Amino acid sequence: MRSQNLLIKNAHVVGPETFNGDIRIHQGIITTIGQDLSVSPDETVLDASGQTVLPGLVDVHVHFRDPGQTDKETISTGSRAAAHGGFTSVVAMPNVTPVPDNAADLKALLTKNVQDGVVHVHQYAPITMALHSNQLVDFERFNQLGVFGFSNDGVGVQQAATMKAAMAACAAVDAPLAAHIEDESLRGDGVMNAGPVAKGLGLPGMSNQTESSQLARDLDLAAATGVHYHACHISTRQSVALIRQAKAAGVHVTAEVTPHHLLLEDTDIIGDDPNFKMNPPLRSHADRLAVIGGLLDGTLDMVATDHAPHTIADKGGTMKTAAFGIVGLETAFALLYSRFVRSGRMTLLELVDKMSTTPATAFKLPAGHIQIGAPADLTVMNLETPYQINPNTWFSKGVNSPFIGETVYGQTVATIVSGKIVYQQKEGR
Ligand SMILES: NC(=O)N[C@@H](CC(=O)O)C(=O)O
Ligand SMILES: [Zn+2]
Ligand SMILES: [Zn+2]
Repeated sequence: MRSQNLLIKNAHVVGPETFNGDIRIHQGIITTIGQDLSVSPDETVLDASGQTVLPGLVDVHVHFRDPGQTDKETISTGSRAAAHGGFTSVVAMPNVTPVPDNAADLKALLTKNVQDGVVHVHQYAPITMALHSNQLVDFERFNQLGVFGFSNDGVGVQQAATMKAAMAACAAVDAPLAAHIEDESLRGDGVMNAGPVAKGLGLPGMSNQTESSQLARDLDLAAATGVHYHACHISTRQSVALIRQAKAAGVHVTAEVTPHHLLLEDTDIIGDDPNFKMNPPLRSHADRLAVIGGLLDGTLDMVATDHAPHTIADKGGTMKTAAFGIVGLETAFALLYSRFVRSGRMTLLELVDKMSTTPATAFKLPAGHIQIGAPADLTVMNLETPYQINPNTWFSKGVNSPFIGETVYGQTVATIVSGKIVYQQKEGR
């Protein structure tokens, strides 16, 4: 669809560029920023009085289940959920069925992301065939097809030799490698964080070293290969320390943390509720404080949701039997704005940096700024009206969230992608 000519009136903008004024958008690009701009006849006017305008949020880690498990999510529903959450760019993981480990499947997926996505849907290609094998994909070919980077998310790369070769191949084509970090020999059959809470519930645990020991290996290999290594969903204090050390040593490493690892601990798991089951698991209080500290001091660069929708059937049952993962696109900004910004732990500008500007910069996406000449990807937020998190208002097919019913601030009024309004708030949402 053709993008509209838009005039956003009375915008209060918070981001790397902070100003009050009007924003003119022509053909998907911000063309003018000024005071009291007059409306041209071909322009749609969006009055942002009383609201806050942010650069569109960027989430570098989502699962859209398309193709293969479209009863959980589709590119269409997932990208609408993204728009509803204020996101204008997302990056989808390749743990779909079939795994797009050949050029034909990958091309089809890349085409579908553009056709069905209402926001920019970028795509990770797998690192190895079928995710579980040690046979590397065709990095050069896939990179030429326009993938965002490479990741086996859902599965850790178990063999060091495979990881080292994958990193060298990524470095050769200047593509990032995003790692799901998990040593399967240490994980065993764990379903939550190892520790007193797991013991009390009688559930098998996963230790912190399941993550941190493989991370230590990866950081060493990253230093040797020079790859841009991106650490997915960091959850432990040991991992934060390792990344801090690697950054100080000049390793090209970036890292993400999820809203749930910032906000919840294993002590929040009071019964056998699979909405608290995800991988990596909710960790201890000390770990949560460490990931918050890591985000605040820049060791962890960005927030990513790891939006992982499942059917009610797959998420039902018990902690032992249910699937790992929770949805996040439609709650991430509101939760972090409410719990961190309103409580005074960080500024709104810092949150925008962690959810838009830094992920864009780290991965060279043309996003994260509201300035003349930039793509018109932005979101208009109501930061003043409290509401309850209610899955009936969501576009995602997944309702698997431990945050349902919580009262939050930060409601998306409109999301604009390439100058087109792709979400606009209506009664009841
Ligand atoms: N995070 C999860 O618990 N689940 C993810 C896989 C992953 O991110 O590792 C999924 O695909 O459901
Ligand atoms: Zn993962
Ligand atoms: Zn994931």
